[in-house]
Amino acid sequence: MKQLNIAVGIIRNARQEIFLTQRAADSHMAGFWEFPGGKIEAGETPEQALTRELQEETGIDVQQATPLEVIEHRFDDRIVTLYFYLVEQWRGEPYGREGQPMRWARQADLQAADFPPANARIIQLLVAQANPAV
Ligand SMILES: Nc1nc2c([nH]c(=O)n2[C@H]2C[C@H](O)[C@@H](COP(=O)(O)OP(=O)(O)OP(=O)(O)O)O2)c(=O)[nH]1
Ligand SMILES: [Mg+2]
Repeated sequence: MKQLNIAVGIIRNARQEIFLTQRAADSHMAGFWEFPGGKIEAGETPEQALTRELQEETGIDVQQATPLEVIEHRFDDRIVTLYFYLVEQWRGEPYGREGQPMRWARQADLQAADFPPANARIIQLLVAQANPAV
């Protein structure tokens, strides 16, 4: 079975909105919304992969990232280990640099059904920790 390690950035602004992109039609988990990120390559630390992937996919320079959770999920055809980071300091304005649709979503309004099943736990956590007053 294919084993993948993925670095994922939860980019959150001061209004407690989180930057989401939509997975391409020809990709694994096509059409689902995701936190930008991608495969950790040989010789890279998860943080290095995070910085590279967020530059490639959203155009930002990550200035600080806080590890949140590591979640392993077994799909039908692969096992994916997701390294989730909270990113609150960056340079630039994130956009769908690969042409992928994007949106900002309020943390309290995140919906697990919009994301791949591997994200269920992190979404639950983020929604539980959201400040309802924001
Ligand atoms: N980026 C990201 N990937 C996720 C999330 N949830 C989830 O199950 N995944 C899965 C889908 C994919 O199997 C894998 C991410 O792979 P990817 O296609 O983004 O990898 P990559 O950016 O390096 O792209 P590529 O070079 O293979 O085209 O992780 C998520 O929130 N964000
Ligand atoms: Mg990716």
